Amino acid sequence: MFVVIEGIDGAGKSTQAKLLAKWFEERGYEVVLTKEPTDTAFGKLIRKLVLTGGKEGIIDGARISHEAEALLFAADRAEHVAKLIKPSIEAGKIVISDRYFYSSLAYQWARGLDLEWLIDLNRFAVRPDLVILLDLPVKESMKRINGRSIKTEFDKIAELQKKVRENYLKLTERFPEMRIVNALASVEDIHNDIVALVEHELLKK
Ligand SMILES: Nc1ncnc2c1ncn2[C@@H]1O[C@H](COP(=O)(O)OP(=O)(O)OP(=O)(O)O)[C@@H](O)[C@H]1O
Ligand SMILES: Cc1cn([C@H]2C[C@H](O)[C@@H](COP(=O)(O)O)O2)c(=O)[nH]c1=O
Repeated sequence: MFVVIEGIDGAGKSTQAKLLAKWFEERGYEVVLTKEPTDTAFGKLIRKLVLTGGKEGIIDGARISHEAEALLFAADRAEHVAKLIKPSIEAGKIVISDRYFYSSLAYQWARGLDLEWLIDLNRFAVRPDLVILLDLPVKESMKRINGRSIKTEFDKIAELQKKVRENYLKLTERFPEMRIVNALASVEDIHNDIVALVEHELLKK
């Protein structure tokens, strides 16, 4: 089974991914808990070029293009799918990913790129059984990430996060595997909502 957790920055993805992994492990499943950008060389390059907003992201005096950004995330994902996600699913493990290609659609679309191009670019990515969209108002997201040193250039741009949230909600009309969960609830209530959705999917297996 392949479960993805999505949402804007600070929505609670990592928190819920860890709780869901523990829930599966307590029931005897072997779990692969992963994330995008990954910790591989590709993910490290993305964090260096794209996410820190630092000088490394400046090539010929300008930030790398949004197209190059999208291609970098897709390259990281191609390796992630080929080397970890697909083999783990085929081995009967539970794969839980904190972010996946839906992040590329929501964020790079918000950066002005064409949605159909982004969908085509990520067509290689195996579709999950379930995508949990943790839906959070941007005002709350900003509160949760304000304490951080700037980690990514996307973090602190409320306008961008608003567009990303709208994009995620639009994507739920196109991708039936996406399920919206209210991220303003308590950690425990969100976890219980996610477990209910997972149990429903397990019944189909
Ligand atoms: N339901 C919740 N209510 C209040 N605070 C929460 C909730 N879930 C997580 N948090 C807090 O919000 C912050 C962000 O949580 P977390 O790192 O899980 O989010 P994230 O979506 O993975 O963030 P990012 O995408 O920026 O890495 C943390 O300080 C976490 O403790
Ligand atoms: C996979 C993916 C991610 N992003 C953006 C979204 C976030 O702002 C950062 C990752 O930060 P996190 O705290 O590690 O979640 O990268 C993106 O723009 N496109 C993508 O495909």
